[in-house]
Amino acid sequence: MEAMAKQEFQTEVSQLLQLIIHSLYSHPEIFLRELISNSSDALDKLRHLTLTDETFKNLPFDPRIALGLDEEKSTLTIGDTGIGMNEEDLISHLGTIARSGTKNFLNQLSGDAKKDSNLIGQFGVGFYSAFMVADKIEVVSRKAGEELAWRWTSDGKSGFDIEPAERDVAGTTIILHLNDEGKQYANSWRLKEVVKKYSNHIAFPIFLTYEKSEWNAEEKKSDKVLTTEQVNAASALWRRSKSELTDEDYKELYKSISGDSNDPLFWFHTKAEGSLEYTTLFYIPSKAPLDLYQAEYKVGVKLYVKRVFILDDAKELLPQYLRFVRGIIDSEDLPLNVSREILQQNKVLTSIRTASVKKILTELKNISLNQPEKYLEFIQEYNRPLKEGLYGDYANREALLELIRFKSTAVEGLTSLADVKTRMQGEQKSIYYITGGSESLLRTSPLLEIYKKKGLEVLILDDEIDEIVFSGIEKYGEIDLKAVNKASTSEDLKDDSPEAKDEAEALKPLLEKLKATLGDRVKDVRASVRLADSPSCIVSDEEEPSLQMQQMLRAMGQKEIPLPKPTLEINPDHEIVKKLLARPDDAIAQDAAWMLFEQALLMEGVPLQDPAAFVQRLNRVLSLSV
Ligand SMILES: Nc1ncnc2c1ncn2[C@@H]1O[C@H](COP(=O)(O)OP(=O)(O)OP(=O)(O)O)[C@@H](O)[C@H]1O
Repeated sequence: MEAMAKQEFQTEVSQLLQLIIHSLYSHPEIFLRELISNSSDALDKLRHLTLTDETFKNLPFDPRIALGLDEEKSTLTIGDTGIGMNEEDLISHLGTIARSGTKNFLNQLSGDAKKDSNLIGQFGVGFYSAFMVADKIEVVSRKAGEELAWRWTSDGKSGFDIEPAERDVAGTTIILHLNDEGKQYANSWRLKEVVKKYSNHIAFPIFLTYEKSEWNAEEKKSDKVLTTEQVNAASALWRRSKSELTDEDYKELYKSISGDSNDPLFWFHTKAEGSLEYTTLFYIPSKAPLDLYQAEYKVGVKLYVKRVFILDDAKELLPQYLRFVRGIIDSEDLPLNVSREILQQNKVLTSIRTASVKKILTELKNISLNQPEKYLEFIQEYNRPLKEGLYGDYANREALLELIRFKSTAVEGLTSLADVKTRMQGEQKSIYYITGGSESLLRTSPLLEIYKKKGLEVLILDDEIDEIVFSGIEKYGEIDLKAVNKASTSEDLKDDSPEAKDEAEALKPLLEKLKATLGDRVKDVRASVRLADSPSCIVSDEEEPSLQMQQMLRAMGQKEIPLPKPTLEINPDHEIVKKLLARPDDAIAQDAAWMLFEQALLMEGVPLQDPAAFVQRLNRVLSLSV
């Protein structure tokens, strides 16, 4: 006998195995979906090679997945005629965790079995889930184009053994020695049920071989007859017409391609026939994928050419902001051997992509109009990626602006720009918004006072990307979009009457005094038209980032950039300002000047440069009034 080579699992593998066994025990049946999907991937890979690579062209290719059941021995085998694995592949694919996704999986595990079992498919810990139902697993595999086969054996505890083996054709056979938990799958009825549930639309036929009891009428007893049946539909379901498909069909396919066990929110199925022929089926998951905000997110759209799987990790299939979309693009016009490099500038794919984005955005718009409550569920998960689209997808800006929802001073919950437009006052020139800070900070900002007083709506943009995104968006249709913390926005509110002019003249000496006191900490000191109850506020110039944005840039390491100074605005009608106007330029007036500035900074959520000096001033002023 050949000596077996005993190898240890990478530490993470052992850790993962333990976690899987303990946290996913409530859904052990998913092991079968995972193994079948691995077989299907292996068949896709081999089919691709036989079509595109000269050395594999003449290889016989009989794609199938075979399940074999031995009830007596309590073993279940899952075999495929796919690409197979050689010794090195077995060690690296089944003995280590090479993929960063799996490490993420480990970090995300919560111990809540239901939640964790939803994670498993997203992070590709698939194979190991079989240890939930087996106390020993053998994998016999032969790689396409190679002569030798190998047997990998493990009890899922410490490590695995590898030894030479035999296999007639390329492919992989996985033999599960079922444990107590797994015994329920040593039953043909149960197996068929699980295959139908998860793997019905796998593009390859899945056969089940088992001993069927058949009634022997002559001898009046039941015989065991070895039977092989196809147990899945094996159709590329997306190629059928919509009228043939039920909601259940769509949901099943979604679950099998996404690894998500929840139903999708909606799906959009399109067949294009004309200069280009293709089918797309896109799904919106009901919950945002966990890696939505990770640079290394997993692509959710698979590319097929004439029903042949090509790849599922091409980030160019849809724009990045639609990375939460799951589904399939199946083209008749692309070459089968389309390479990744070609994909990037391929005209066919560019057209499909452009049309797909339009389709998705149009369908979302329809849902927003016809099923507003359902749309809200969508927005709760995906408002932010849509905003990213505003930044990157210039061509669809108008459509995206219609889809995004906003918090507002006028209504509870979220609102659309179309609704804001209907609420505009007769003389209102622009739609206003405020950015930079938490919702509560923004809602209490002195900058909103005049808008409140005049009954004008202001949108509360409290998402950290809002300022970057919306500073680039100047209009909604014909209407200007304006940030209330920009200096020029108050032009809209200006009072041009002669009385107002006189008042401004009278304020000039005070403004100059303040400017002299604050020196180079401010760019300018002006009379404000936007304040009602507060004595002062901070505004920024049109082209300059707001104070919060400057803080963010600094936090991101942009320390050298000279930061623009803020402009201080004071409220001419406020009691403190009026008193200051009448006051000689003494020490208290100086303290007051600083405190007008510092309180405006604090209201913006900007920390003070010299808190000690602030407290001394405060105490001097306090001692006069107590
Ligand atoms: N039947 C098979 N034929 C060929 N290779 C296989 C087979 N099963 C597993 N493998 C190899 O082992 C690797 C690990 O499989 P595993 O199920 O753990 O994760 P995965 O399939 O890569 O991830 P995911 O479940 O997210 O698709 C696969 O990527 C593949 O390379």
